[in-house]
Amino acid sequence: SAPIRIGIAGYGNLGRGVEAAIAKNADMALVGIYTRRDPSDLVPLNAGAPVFSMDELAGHAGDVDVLILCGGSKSDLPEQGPALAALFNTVDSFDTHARIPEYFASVDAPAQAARKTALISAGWDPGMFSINRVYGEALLPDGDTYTFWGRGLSQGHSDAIRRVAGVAGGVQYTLPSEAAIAEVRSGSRPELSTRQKHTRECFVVLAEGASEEAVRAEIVGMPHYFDQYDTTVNFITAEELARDHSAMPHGGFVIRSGNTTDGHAQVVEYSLALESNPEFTSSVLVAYARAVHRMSASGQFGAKTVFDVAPGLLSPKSAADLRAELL
Ligand SMILES: NC(=O)C1=CN([C@@H]2O[C@H](COP(=O)(O)OP(=O)(O)OC[C@H]3O[C@@H](n4cnc5c(N)ncnc54)[C@H](OP(=O)(O)O)[C@@H]3O)[C@@H](O)[C@H]2O)C=CC1
Ligand SMILES: N[C@@H](C[C@H]1CC(C(=O)O)=NO1)C(=O)O
Repeated sequence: SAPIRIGIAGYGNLGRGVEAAIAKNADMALVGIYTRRDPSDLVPLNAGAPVFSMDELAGHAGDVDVLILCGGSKSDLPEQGPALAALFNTVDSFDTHARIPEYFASVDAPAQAARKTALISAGWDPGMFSINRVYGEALLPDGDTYTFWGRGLSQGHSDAIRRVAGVAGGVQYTLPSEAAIAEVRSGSRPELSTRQKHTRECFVVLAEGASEEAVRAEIVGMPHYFDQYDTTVNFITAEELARDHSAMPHGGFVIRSGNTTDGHAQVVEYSLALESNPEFTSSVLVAYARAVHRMSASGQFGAKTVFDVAPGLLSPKSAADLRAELL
């Protein structure tokens, strides 16, 4: 059958990762990369990849089966998500957790009106970790769930600090509390606050003439991103950023620790060890683009989350082949 025609909206770490992931999926084809910058400024992974201005995107609505939105959650997707869901089937990785319900509503209305499918908040957290938290709670109702990330580079938090006035560049690492992990693994099912589980470490290049104190204050107090964590902000040069902070490893795990009877403790765990956070996230987005293409064809319109997607829809194999491989 004809390949699924994919568009990429926004060309950063995720956009590049989606370009790579499409090449790993024989049933997918890249129609175009769409950027708000001058297309000639972009150096795609594949020299021949078609790059267009975002202004040309609306005119390409008939050429794209699924548009993967690779903008930043802090300030790109809140505007791009609803606008593009009115024209395309979309997949995005929106990860401002506290704002997911309002974002869902803002995307659902245009998607329903246009009879399009818009999958929001795919990736690993939110995304694969969300699914595994739901599995754990459904399978072990008497239990506690814990999520730990890192040590690694959070793209959402790195994008968020890069949007702060006075920041010329930067990254954010998330560090889990080893003591908290040990307590969880002991099976004692501890009560842990957000602040007790992780700390956040930022490395920032200050823009010319900006104030370190002002930048630090805006980062550490940033609602939904940093205000609930102990956060450190280190100021470095652009050269140090490029030299020491170009890799984007990450990972973590979701653990459900519960009891099926008083005598039997049960533990479920899902873990990730990622050399490239963006490339893994992009691989998730591309698999969900396959599901969205099918869901749209079967008339499942409006905003969806990963909870609404049957796992078989992610696979390039037919339902019959998957049944044959159930074991
Ligand atoms: N759910 C999950 O598990 C995950 C979610 N995410 C989400 O993905 C989002 C995007 O992450 P990421 O790709 O790392 O963000 P980037 O900062 O790399 O890119 C964000 C946007 O910024 C623009 N941009 C990129 N590079 C440049 C540049 N050099 N100069 C000017 N503009 C640039 C691009 O838009 P344009 O091309 O239009 O200029 C791009 O779409 C994050 O905000 C996060 O919320 C990430 C990882 C996991
Ligand atoms: N959305 C995160 C993916 C994981 C990593 C994370 C964190 O380090 O706070 N939270 O969720 C990202 O942008 O990398």
